[in-house]
Amino acid sequence: MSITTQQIQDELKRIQLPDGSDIVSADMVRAITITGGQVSFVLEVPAALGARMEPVRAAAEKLLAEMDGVSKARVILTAHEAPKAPPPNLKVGGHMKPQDDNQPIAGVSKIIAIGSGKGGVGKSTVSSNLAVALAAMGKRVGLLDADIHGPSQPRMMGVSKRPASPDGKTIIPLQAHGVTMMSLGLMMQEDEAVIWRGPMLMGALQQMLNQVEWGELDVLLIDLPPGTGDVQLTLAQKTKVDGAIIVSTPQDVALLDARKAMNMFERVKTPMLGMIENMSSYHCPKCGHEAHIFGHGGARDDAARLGLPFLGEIPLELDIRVAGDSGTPIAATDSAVAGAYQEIAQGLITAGVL
Ligand SMILES: Nc1ncnc2c1ncn2[C@@H]1O[C@H](COP(=O)(O)OP(=O)(O)OP(=O)(O)O)[C@@H](O)[C@H]1O
Repeated sequence: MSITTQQIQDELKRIQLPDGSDIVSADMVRAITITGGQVSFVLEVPAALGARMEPVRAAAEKLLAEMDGVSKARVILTAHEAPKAPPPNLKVGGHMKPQDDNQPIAGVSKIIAIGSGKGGVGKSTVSSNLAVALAAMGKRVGLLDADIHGPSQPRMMGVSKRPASPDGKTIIPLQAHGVTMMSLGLMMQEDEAVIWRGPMLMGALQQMLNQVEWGELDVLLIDLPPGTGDVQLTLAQKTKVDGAIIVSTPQDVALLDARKAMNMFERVKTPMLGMIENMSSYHCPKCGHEAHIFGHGGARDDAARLGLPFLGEIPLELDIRVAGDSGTPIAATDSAVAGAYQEIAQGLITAGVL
């Protein structure tokens, strides 16, 4: 009668280890092979034990060789390094992973996208200041800079540290002015040009949404790139966006583009929360005269025409630009101009949006 694997295992249980266990229960016996009366197996031990296990190997080989029905026994000792933790995978720009549509982000109560039809109208400035103003009012606020082609939130929020990824999978966002923030700008070298094609870009956005440990947030504000491109569509398709805010200057051309952006949000069924008019008026610091460099009231009129809430207006002020450039949004200071952002933040809370 030929010998069985079970019999060999039972016999090997007699080989004790210093900690009182045996080589079978310690899961060191691999690849038992029986060919006629010839028996072999691999004794796999932790690297730290290494050569010190040679007497154990020899004892196992002798034990097997003495079994009835065994003509020859061979035990091979191998020592394996425990696999090291994978290096942090902070590389961004992979392709999109398949995902069910309209996934909420765990722990995040509301997601609000801030967009504009036209570039340079102050959407990022509004996003950072609104985030800071809401945080100062006790809300737990996240800010995601999804302006992939020109991420400006690191500069505006005054952060430059590369986010950590202790497990190589999740990304720990940074904290600035009471806001939890993340930007693609933090994942790239400064001055690095981003010339990603659509799918890579969308993969990066998906990573920002799903791999970042946002924690418990009352609201995540997403600073979108200008226009109505892939990022906006992907965002609407892949995440449950609760609403969109459009920033525009009062100028006709900016408003035309803002309307296009609104149409796009409508098409992807993202509710419009309202419009903000930026660079609405200019007070001459010398004589106090109020000028309307880009016109005035255009966004308010547009909002009324479209039946949308008008969320507020922000003046054109040198201090706003200087504060943004210095990494401390003006809403984080006691400047009188901060009040314009606080009013908008309060309006969102009063309206029950947040
Ligand atoms: N109300 C304001 N008063 C003065 N300067 C402002 C105001 N709003 C924005 N700015 C300045 O205008 C410039 C463009 O603003 P911002 O980067 O916020 O615009 P954006 O719409 O996000 O631009 P982009 O299209 O590049 O994403 C910045 O230098 C900013 O500091």
